[in-house]
Amino acid sequence: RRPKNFPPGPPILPVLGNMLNVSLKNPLKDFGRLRRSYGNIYSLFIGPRRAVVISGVNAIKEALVTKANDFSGRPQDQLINDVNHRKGVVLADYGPGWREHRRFALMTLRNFGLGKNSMEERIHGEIKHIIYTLEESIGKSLTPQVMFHNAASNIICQVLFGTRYEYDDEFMRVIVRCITELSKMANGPWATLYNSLPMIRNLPLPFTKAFRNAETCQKLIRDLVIKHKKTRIPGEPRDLVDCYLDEMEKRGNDGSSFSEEQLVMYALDLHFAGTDTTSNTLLTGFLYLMTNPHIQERCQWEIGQVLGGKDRVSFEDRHKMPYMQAVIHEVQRIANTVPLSVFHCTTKDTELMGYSIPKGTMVIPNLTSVLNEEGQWKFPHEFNPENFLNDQGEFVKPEAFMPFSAGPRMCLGEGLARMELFLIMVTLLRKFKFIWPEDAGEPDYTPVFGITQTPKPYYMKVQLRATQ
Ligand code: HEM
Repeated sequence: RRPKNFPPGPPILPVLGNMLNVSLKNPLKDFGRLRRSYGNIYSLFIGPRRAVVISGVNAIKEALVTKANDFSGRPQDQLINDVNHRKGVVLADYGPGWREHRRFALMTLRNFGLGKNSMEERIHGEIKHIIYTLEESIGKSLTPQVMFHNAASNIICQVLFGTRYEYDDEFMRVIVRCITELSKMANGPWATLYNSLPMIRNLPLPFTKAFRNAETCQKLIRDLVIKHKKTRIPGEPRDLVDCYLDEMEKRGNDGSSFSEEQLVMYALDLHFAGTDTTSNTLLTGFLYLMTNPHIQERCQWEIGQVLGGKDRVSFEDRHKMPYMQAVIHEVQRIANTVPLSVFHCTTKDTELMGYSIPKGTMVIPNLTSVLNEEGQWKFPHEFNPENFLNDQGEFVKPEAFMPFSAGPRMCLGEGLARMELFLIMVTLLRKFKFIWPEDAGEPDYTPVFGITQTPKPYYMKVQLRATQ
């Protein structure tokens, strides 16, 4: 039964709750339909578990920014928490362990951006490998999925471990396979059963594979940490793992949350959070640029005007490229790479938009509902850079641009992601023309739902541009 003054929602069935009201494979359509019936805050029962879905920029900001202290925790009783031993940062509950690790990641990312081998340098280094791959495919069709995934993974691997990997490298192959299977499992039907029925957790059911996969990844990272410990020079960190080991020494036994076991999950978390997100956004970008050649040509014209004979683009150049900026932001809006997030209410009954939310309620901000919200965008349902341009052709960012979420748990890799998207897209558009192959049929823009959404696999053709 719904508690007093709980948000409204569809009728609840015994045991199942509202599990028949939403497709577990892709709940986004059902979430949109329920919003039209019940408003910006409505409730659902996932089995016996209370959940509240929040839609629209105002309600989401109220929850994630104004009431951040109440709604920044993560549920701790899910399959994925048992798999990661409640360590890392992405799924850590709101508390000192999460805060210390978040701060440390932000600080380390900032320091690497400023150092001699700066982040920009690393990204340009990786772009060279993308260019080799594209040059080998000139005149042929290629599937860019692996290439972009690899590039994003390598950029974050350089920050974490000070190294990049070839795609067929055993280490990378195993990690990518385990993480892909884990994230599929984490929002699939077996996880829902594990989360709602504690009595089945010790049975030999398919979710046991999630534990095996996690153990495999953890072992690989543990070995890397051991290697780092053997070769590091204290006080002269090469990467985030070295910085973390320095920090552990500095802290000694101060009772802080820093430990080697934490480091293993933390590195896996940052790799996971920084790979699929960026690569799926890039994939969406090139899909839309190929199928909208007039937009691609206008980007290329602006890039030519601003860069002239300069040998390569720098992140600072973005301020002189309003159209390119608008296109990249529009790509992020339409890609909607992280469609939903999940929190839980950590304090006792909290008031939200006139409703009462009891402690322990799962809170699901529907980021999709903001990125295509009517009234917030000039063209909410189509790919159109005008969404980010004013009448003078200047770049503007509407309040509802929230692909990185909002509040204390918003994406901590936003700065890195924005730099990657800009440098990669500008460099590639300057050098190549991207063409939707004639025999590829009509493009299908419907994304595949997941923790991160991805476009359906597609082929691209590349040509060297005449000016190169
Ligand atoms: C276009 C690329 C990216 C997008 C769209 C994106 C989006 C997001 C979103 C929406 C969240 C919040 C999830 C929530 O509220 O539950 C998030 C969290 C996070 N992101 Fe990103 N992200 C991107 C790239 C990156 C990169 C490159 C990194 C690498 C450092 C990263 C690291 C993280 C981490 C660690 C969190 C968890 C923060 C916390 O819980 O305190 N992200 N991201």
